[in-house]
Amino acid sequence: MIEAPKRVSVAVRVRPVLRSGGGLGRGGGGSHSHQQEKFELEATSRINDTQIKVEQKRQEEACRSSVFSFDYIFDQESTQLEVYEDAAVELVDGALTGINATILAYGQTGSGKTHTVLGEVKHNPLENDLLTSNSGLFLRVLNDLMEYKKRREKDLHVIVGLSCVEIYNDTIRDLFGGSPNETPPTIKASMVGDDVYLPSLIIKEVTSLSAVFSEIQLAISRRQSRSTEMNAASSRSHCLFMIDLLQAAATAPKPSLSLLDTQKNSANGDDAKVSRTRGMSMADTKKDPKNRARGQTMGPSANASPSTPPAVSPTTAQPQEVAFLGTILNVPGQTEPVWASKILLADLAGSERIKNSGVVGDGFAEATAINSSLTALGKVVHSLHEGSYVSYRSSSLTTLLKPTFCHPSSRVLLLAQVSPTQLTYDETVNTLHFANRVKDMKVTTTTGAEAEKMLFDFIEAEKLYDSLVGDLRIWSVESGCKTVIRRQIAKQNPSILYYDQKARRPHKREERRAVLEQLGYLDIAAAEKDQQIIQRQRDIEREERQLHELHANERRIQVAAYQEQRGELESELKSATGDATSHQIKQLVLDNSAITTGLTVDEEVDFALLMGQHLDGLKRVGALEIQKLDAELASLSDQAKLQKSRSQGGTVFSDPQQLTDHEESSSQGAADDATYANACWGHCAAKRFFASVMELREGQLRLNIAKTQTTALENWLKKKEAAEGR
Ligand SMILES: Nc1ncnc2c1ncn2[C@@H]1O[C@H](COP(=O)(O)OP(=O)(O)OP(=O)(O)O)[C@@H](O)[C@H]1O
Repeated sequence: MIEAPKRVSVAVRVRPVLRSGGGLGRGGGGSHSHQQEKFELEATSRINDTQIKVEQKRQEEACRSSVFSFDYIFDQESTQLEVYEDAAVELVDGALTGINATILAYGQTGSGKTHTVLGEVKHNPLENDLLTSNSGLFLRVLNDLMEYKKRREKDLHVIVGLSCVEIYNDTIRDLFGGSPNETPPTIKASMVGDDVYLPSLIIKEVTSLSAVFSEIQLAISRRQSRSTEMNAASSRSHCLFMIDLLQAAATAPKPSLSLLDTQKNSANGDDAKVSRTRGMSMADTKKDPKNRARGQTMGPSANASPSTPPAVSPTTAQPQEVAFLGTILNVPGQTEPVWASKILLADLAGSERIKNSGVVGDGFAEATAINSSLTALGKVVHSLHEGSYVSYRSSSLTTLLKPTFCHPSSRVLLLAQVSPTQLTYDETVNTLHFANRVKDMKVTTTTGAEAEKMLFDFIEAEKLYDSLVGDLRIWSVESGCKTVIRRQIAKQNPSILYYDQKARRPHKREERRAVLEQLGYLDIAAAEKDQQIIQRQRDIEREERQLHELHANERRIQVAAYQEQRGELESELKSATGDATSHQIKQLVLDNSAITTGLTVDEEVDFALLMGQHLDGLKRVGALEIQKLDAELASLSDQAKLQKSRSQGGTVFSDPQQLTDHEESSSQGAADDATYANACWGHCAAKRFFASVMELREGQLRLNIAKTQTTALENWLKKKEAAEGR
């Protein structure tokens, strides 16, 4: 699966120490700060291709160090070509397939931003070439685009438009506009959704590098610069080089840069002749990798589908066809579309401590404007990093960079430029922290145009709400007035049927009735009432019929139930008569058994009496036994005491009485023994007594049963005698 390119990449470039006191081109002799650098220790060191270490080594301060990771690290040895090929070429390739590219050079003043973006912009007489080893990204991009244009001229129209603006003290100036000796003219930017238009911007067509070279040199020379303590030729404005790319099949008419003007017109609300659509966004291609892969495997073809322009990498010259992600312009009367995309190179003015740069007067105002616009940029980046609402309108710089951050199909390369020595340690760390935030920022439209649109919609909704509330108030006042007017008319003209609260009062009733009669409403009401009465009568008759039917049904059910009961009783009677004989036999058996039971009852009575006598006897025997046992226990106790005293070798008592006396006087043990023995005997006697009681109770129960049975027998005999007598 082919991965979508990274939306935001960050490269850090460390400027070399300027030992000779000045750099290339501008500024000649070098600034005070650059002079000092020669005697300073270095603060940065490249760890590998993606990591850089920043270290503070000052004698009086504790050593501090931090390591930062980015996509590319270019150290003091890195060449302009390396920077371009490693970090920028893929953005140029992307732009040919519609992915708008922005390269931002950011960093402290004097850190090498202009060197990286522009570098040397002068003719190389030795090689008869406009590019030198010190040429910056801008010329290299243009040069590659020209090569691409040349290579594809057979099957593709490639139009390159160039415009150049500076933002000086928050005003936008067209560096191609006006006469060379005058201050560049100011232009206004208008923001439409995520797009920003510069209506009167001059766009020059670049047919070859040499054709525009002198104009570029002129534009660069018009840029505001000033010598400061930090940089002998410090840029005092942000400079933006905008490259517009239009591509169309060679079979189609050559597209004109005026198509971009049409876009501006459409932004102004005029009738747009050229309609604009967008190719798939990067997010779309992510969702549909098949689509993207398919495009890449196809070779270059002039008959490519409207969203797949043939593209050739400007550096590798390898043909590849990819889905076009940028703006597609559909020109009326032309079947082939025009593919439009953009590359923006921004050489930002450097952040600086006004105290260090030693600027005063105009220089002071410039420095303040630069710092505040960079602060605005920082806020945008912070908001994008946090995913919160982004305010692009706070400065001209952020306004112009809005499409860069908002468009879903755009790529950003931040070139964080840093100076190498301890002198600028704090600024270097600040720049790297800013770059870190850029690295992690969320470039989405939701935080850009959509958020603004939401805000706009909210304000509109509030306005609508206010106007509706206003309308409602007016209506309520008006309707109140109308009510009063109607009342007055009704008073004046009683023939108008008008419902009035006052009409309900008694003295108005007759009046109202007369009106109703006059209008024939009463007759209608009477006829309606008659109708209702007839209907009501019909309803009542229907209900009566239903009730009657219901009663008849119930009666039928009751008769059927009665007949069923009767049949059951008759069959029962029949079976009872049939079984009469067997019933008499059974009765006789029962009588016999009752007699037998009666005889047993007599015996039971005798038995119960006998049992009572037996129990009395048992009680007597028990009492005698208790006496006997008491005597035995006393003698045994005496013998035991004697035995014990002998075995312990104590005083020998021949008489038990003597021993008893002795023990009563000397010890309590014998008394305890006696108590225990008594308790044991009591327990046994009680047990026996309760057993006797239980037997007695059993006898009593039997006696009661016998009595009951006797009574029953007597009753039965009486009945029998009565029956026999009858
Ligand atoms: N990689 C480099 N190799 C050689 N010289 C360099 C390099 N980078 C910067 N310089 C030199 O350092 C000096 C300062 O660089 P430059 O003007 O580009 O800084 P800047 O960041 O654009 O500053 P300002 O923000 O003040 O415009 C210049 O003389 C430049 O030629």
